Amino acid sequence: MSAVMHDGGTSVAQDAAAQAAPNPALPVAEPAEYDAILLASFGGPEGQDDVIPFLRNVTRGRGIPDERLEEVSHHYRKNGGISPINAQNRALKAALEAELAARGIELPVLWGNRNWDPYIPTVLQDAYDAGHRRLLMVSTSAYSSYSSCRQYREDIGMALTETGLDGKLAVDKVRQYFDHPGFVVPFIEGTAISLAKVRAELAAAGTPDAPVHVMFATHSIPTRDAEAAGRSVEEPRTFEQESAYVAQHLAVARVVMDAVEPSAVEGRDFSLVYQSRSGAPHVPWLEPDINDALAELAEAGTKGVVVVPLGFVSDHMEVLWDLDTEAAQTCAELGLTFDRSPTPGTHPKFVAGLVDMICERTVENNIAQRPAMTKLGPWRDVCNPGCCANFRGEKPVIAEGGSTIGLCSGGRPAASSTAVVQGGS
Ligand SMILES: CC1=C(CCC(=O)O)c2cc3nc(cc4[nH]c(cc5[nH]c(cc1n2)c(C)c5CCC(=O)O)c(CCC(=O)O)c4C)C(CCC(=O)O)=C3C
Ligand SMILES: [Fe+2]
Repeated sequence: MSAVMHDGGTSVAQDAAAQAAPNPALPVAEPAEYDAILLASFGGPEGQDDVIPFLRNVTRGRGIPDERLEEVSHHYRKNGGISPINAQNRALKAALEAELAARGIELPVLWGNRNWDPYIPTVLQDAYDAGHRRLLMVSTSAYSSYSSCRQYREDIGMALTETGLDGKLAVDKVRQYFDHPGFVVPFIEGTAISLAKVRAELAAAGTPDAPVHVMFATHSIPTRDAEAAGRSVEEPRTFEQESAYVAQHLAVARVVMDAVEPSAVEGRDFSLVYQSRSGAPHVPWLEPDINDALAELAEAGTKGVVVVPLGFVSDHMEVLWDLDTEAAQTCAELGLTFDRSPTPGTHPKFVAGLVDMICERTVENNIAQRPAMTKLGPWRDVCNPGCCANFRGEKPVIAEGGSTIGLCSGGRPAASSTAVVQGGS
């Protein structure tokens, strides 16, 4: 075990059960010396006056119809114009600070958002003014796709250009962590609890053997974006395998089911569904929509549903509205017993897992082994040029091979640089 731990800090990477065969094809970056961590997130409104400006920020140049913005504004309006996401990120920042301190790692945590205050360009300028020269970004987004990976990297690239800090301030990014045990284990725990709850309710209603289905929900994205999210390594390549976004979700769903109910069959006992579609109706997005899928299940005789928000890191508006409000309502109408399991949020294992991934990249306290619970990962530290393409034109980007903006040290084959511990510790 090469990881150096200090009192109080727990490394999820030391959990032997979490080890799966790594994918040696994906490059890892050289460990570097960092001055600070940048917790990068989506951002959300903090009052009624913020709602429209926030929505304009989110959809700038993305062709989202006005009716959709109007509809989404109500989700926020009904909550006082407040998204829960900023409070959740403040809590995550505090939890990261505590875990870093517990491990004796002296890295400040800065927080910046793509779409709301504190805005990333301001945070980068402040970081530079405070004397920082190299930051490591951790985003609140686990999977590969334009919206969940590249857009974060572009927003840093644009901010470096806009502030004139390109070449003066380097920003690297930890890998997408969809299959890191720190992200997955909280879902396993939550799914098990929700399943027991739904079964208990059905039993109390006199139908203990009624069929229960686990629905893994994630954000729908345009199918074109899904296809551009990077290829899976599996052969033969079905559509799912062509799209890393879909393949990653399916693989994690399988891992969760293997842990809570190994006999579960995809399609019958669990499925991957999509929520929060926007965009023009004629543009194809990933399907089925969760509400349509619920209706089909009810039709086929399912009596209980566990909804697992597999695509999300915290219980923000997309979870509270699309799942806890809309999907819950759909279930009520269909007579389905419903429970929604939690997101990782500030689960101690999630926080420890993020710090482990920080340690994968730092010279000090370096963690050489990179746990991954699916054979798709551990995902790459530095993206391929053009991966998760922006179809609206190229922008400066960080953490990508071949880029000149804020370029980090590049990649080398994982096999030569990771002391991967398989099954042992
Ligand atoms: C993959 C993905 C994630 C997960 C990864 C991640 O977490 O980053 C995510 C998260 C989130 N999405 C959020 C909110 C919104 N997303 C929108 C629009 C869009 N999301 C997209 C994708 C994703 N979105 C896409 C392809 C669009 C179409 C426009 C475009 O191509 O950019 C819109 C505009 C209106 C609408 O179209 O719904 C809003 C308001 C919030 C904040 C919630 C809160 O406030 O608590 C969060 C965390
Ligand atoms: Fe979104």
